[in-house]
Amino acid sequence: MPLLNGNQNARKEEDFAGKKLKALPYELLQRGGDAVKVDLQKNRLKQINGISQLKNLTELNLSRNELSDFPVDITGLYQLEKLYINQNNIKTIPENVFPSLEKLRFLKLSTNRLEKLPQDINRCLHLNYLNLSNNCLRNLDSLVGLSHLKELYVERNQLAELPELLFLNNSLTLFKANGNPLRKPPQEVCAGGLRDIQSYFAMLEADAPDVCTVKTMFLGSSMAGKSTLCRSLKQGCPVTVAEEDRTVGIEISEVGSEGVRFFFWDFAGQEEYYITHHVFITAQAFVILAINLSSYNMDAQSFKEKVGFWIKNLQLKIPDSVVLLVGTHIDQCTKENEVKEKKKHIEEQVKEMLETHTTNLERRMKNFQEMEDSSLYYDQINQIERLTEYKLKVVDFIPVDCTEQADIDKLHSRIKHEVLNKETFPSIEQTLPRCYCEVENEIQELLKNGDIAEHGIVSQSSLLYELKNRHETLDDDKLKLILQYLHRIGVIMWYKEIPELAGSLFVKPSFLISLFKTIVRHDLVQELNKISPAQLKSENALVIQKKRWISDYKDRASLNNVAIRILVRNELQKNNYGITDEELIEEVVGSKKREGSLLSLLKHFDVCLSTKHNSPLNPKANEFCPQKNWKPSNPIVYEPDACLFPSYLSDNKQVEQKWESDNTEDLNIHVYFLPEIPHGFFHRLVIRTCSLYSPYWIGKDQCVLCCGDKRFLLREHCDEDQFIEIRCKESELETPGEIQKAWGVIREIMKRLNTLTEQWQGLYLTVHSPCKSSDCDQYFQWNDWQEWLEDSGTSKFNVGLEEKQTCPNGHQRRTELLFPRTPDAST
Ligand SMILES: Nc1nc2c(ncn2[C@@H]2O[C@H](COP(=O)(O)OP(=O)(O)OP(=O)(O)O)[C@@H](O)[C@H]2O)c(=O)[nH]1
Repeated sequence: MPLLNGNQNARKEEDFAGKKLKALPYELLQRGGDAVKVDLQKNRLKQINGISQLKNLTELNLSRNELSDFPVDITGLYQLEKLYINQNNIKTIPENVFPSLEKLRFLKLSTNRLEKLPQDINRCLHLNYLNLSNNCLRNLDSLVGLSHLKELYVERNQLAELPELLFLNNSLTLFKANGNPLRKPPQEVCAGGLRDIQSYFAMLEADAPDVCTVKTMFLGSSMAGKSTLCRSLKQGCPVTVAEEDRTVGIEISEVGSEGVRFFFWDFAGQEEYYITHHVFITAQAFVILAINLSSYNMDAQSFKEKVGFWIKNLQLKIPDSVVLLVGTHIDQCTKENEVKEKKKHIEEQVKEMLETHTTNLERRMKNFQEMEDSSLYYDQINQIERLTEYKLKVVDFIPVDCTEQADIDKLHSRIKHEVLNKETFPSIEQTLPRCYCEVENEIQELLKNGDIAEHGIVSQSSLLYELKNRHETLDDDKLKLILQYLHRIGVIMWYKEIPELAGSLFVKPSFLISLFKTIVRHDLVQELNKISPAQLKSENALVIQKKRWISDYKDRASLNNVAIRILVRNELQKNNYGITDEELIEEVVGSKKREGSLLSLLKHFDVCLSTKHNSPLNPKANEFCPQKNWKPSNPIVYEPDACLFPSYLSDNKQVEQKWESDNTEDLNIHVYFLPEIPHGFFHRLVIRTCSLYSPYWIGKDQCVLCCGDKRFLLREHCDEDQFIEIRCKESELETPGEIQKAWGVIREIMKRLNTLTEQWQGLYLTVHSPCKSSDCDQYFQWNDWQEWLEDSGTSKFNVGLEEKQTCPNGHQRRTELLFPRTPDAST
């Protein structure tokens, strides 16, 4: 589809964007000193000879071209204030370019191949915006001295250290450095933003020690031997784990070994728990994937369940993770060569899986590159290219008998060897101010001495008070920054962004996780059955209600809030915690009027949503109106009394009833996922969307939600091509205004989809609108849907002014039935 300019009328500049140019056009050069702004983006320029004739140029856009050398002709543009030269292939910039660009304020150099910056870039004294993201930079020293720099982006480079002097510069207001192997300051400090970095450097002593910390995650299916491995490595000798002592949820423990601190995270293998795993599976970790070799059959199904599923998840979530395969139970593999053959089978399958992943990405990229108007797909090509650069590393396969000391020792030294390999883990050593470690130790002391209760829930104010008493030099602000750092490395949990939880810290994360497991578990029906009459009475509930809770849970995956309160209260009062503090119990479990912290957390992590069952369509419900402030439906009006866990649903009956049937004229877009839709993604999207729109009906892989009297459908397709479909019933859209509003709702859904996607680094999306003529399998590709989501009314979309669109088979439809119109085009 051609790229159209959505609001050309407002532009006075020379617009040569997207014209497949290989050289500067004669008509542009003729303009000489008259040209002030020139837009040459999305062309095929390899050089720009003659540009210096445009002496009065103040703004030049050369992004998305094919420049591999920095065009030195630019040095003649003395009036230049804004330069976009991002998304090219530039490897180096020579010295003496920047000193002549005295007026340059804005420089976008992102997505190039720069390994080094010229020393004299700091002579560009008026520079206040600099974007260097997506390059290969290892050093930023030459930026020191840019005294007007306000915004600096250096995401996804090869930076290990940031220059301290850069942060003494008070002009900086925005700094982003995600995706670098940083050790000084560590990434978890940078994630907090500029203030955290400045404080970090202010506290850093000249002789601050390096600390080595590794999060080690034990993953694998149920009964693979994860807990056995984890506990045996921790104790240094074989430990047997009784079957009834299975991991429920996640267990965390800390192990120190010759200068390296390991945090072992043992994830339960049963499917019920996967929905909480995503919260704790984080980047920069070492993954031990346990595979029970004795129950491994050398077939596709067995590989998929025990190995493939986990590798795929990691590829999507942390595509550059480091994985060690550990085959357990070899003592039970009694056939000759059994271990050898199974090991070979798994290794071959893994190799094939990784290769197929790369080939698929490359094929998709080639498709775009070979398209006639490939420059329109620059973003797509770039994003896929970025994905191909991620390499999930499977370092080895080690068969072990977990009951043998020699095997545990062998595994231990292999892990250590791998972790200390600088190439595999470039940022394992981190430089930290002493007080960071001291505060962490002091929290452990407070727990040990009983100054913090055993469950580890402590109010922010009392923790700060205790820490300040021990650390006179640290004020509240500094302490909070350190606590946030400890939260990011997983040592404590502090969900500052959830209003109900901001005042409490969980300094014993395993306690919090054990609370999760009271609700998210494989044997929940048994647990509900065990609720005693006395427990029912304490909540003024009747035995008949208990029966309904069980049937609601089984049939509709919704768990009554009263039942949740009883289960969690029971867990808290059990011997291992023995909590009798009513105030604390209420804080965790909530009351009829107030939601407890546990539910807030489960919702925050998209595990469940508040529910209200069987509501009719409600034309008076809050309706989304574009251009107006969007107010979500007020939960109080709907009095939710239960929590719905969409991932436990097994059919779509209700949804199908409410939606009735598809109509080819429905507004309909398809969001394609490459390589595939991550496990649990659809339900999390549904949770995020339905908490905004009421009423809704949710099924296994479909969901209907209503905005006013209009129905919208979300449907997951997990066949060969995996996509999520978003539809709005055509019969409910009578006027152009209603169509516009429907796109507004779709935009809200897509925004949620897009932000959710950010949690999976290895994902790539494309959006299509299928042709509406029956029997036509063509579609309209939508390239700049992301710009539409971010749009504040000014950017240009490829779906602007044309009244009609024509599919490759010649079918025509009005544009607004296929894509949203740009705001100014519809008025
Ligand atoms: N004989 C033998 N038994 C093992 C070996 N590894 C683990 N086991 C036993 O296998 C059973 C399951 O091991 P776990 O460590 O609980 O398995 P898991 O992967 O943590 O299981 P979930 O908690 O369900 O996710 C336990 O009874 C272990 O003692 C091994 O190498 N040989």
